[in-house]
Amino acid sequence: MTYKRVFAIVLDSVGAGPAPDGAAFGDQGADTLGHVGHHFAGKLALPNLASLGLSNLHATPIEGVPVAHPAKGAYGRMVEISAGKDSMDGHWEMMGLPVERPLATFPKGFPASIIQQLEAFSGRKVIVNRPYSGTEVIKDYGEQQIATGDLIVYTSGDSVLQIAAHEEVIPLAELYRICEFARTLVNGPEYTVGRIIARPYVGPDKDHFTRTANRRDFSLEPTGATDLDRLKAAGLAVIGIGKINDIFSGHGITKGYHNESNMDGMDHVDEVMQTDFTGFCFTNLVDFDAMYGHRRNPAGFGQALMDFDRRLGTVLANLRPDDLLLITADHGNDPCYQGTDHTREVVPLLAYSPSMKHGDIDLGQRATYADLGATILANFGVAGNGVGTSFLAQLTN
Ligand SMILES: O=P(O)(O)O[C@H]1O[C@H](CO)[C@@H](O)[C@H]1O
Ligand SMILES: [Mn+2]
Ligand SMILES: [Mn+2]
Repeated sequence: MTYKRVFAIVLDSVGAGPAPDGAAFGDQGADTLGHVGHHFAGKLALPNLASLGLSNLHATPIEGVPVAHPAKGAYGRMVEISAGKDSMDGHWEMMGLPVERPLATFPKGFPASIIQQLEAFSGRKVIVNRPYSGTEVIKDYGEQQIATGDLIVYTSGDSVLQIAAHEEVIPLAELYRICEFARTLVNGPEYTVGRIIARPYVGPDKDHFTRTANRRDFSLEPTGATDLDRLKAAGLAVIGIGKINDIFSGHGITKGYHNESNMDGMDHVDEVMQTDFTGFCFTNLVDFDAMYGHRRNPAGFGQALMDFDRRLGTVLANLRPDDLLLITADHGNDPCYQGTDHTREVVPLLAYSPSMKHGDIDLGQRATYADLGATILANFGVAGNGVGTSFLAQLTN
């Protein structure tokens, strides 16, 4: 075992530029980091990410983020091979389970059979039932929901069935129950949907509705073993922070933390770093995606990156010589791109341990996100399923 503790932080939706198959997804030219940097015109201050090699891994330097000579860490990019570009595809692939067949999407809304069953179970009428932005849908239909108690069901370009519910109209426990029921309707074979997402919100009227941190994701059960299961079976600690637990339906996780926000997530990382364990801590920071990427808000996106970078400083200072830190993303969500959906991109890969003597290691463009899990398994001497190639040997220089 080279590293006793491995920490991976997924910056949800922080893509690093066009993917080789981006055009097939209608995402030609999408580049989350590049375009956020451009939006800030030199004022995107990410000193810690820069020192690890963030601009080194990008095709051209990100504006405001100097290329490190030498980079403190190892840097590269990862290409997604999964059929979709949602969080579930990305995270499962990182853990050795690429999603091979596209999951169902519903550009015209969910079929009547599903809607009827949802209405029968909940005793509520379903409204909207089409692709919509989650913040717009509550603005446009929230007041109607307050008046009628109807269920707001919507989707996106991803394989998701989302239910928005005012917390005082449809109590959380009821919303979660309805989502759990919805989950049972779309586990295949006819319709296989990646995630049911509970989207609670509060507020008096359409100009003041805000979504709460009580969002819950009800993912498809992993369709096979993941690297998390393998690590857990080998007796290692597997700690999930943020929506990791939801994305893997709790499989392969020994302890989970729910995040209220990115900063709350980093509090959890700091807390876990103070504990002694042997194993893997897997963190997802979702604000980049939910608050800024889907909202096409590059200013907010860049600010969230700078806020993360500050907290990364503390993490770097607290790392022990036998710790490994990995930073990556699950897909893109270019806030300067058309639409409001995720964007198919390559994702950043940064790796750092205080035990690296020279750093400045170019890991190149990895053929699949599964290289991440393969590396973690190799570190702990746990056998994988052959998907993904470990870069562990390249880290020690
Ligand atoms: O518009 P909101 O509700 O944030 O939803 C977005 O969040 C989902 C999960 O990332 C995406 O599929 C997209 O629909
Ligand atoms: Mn995501
Ligand atoms: Mn998203």
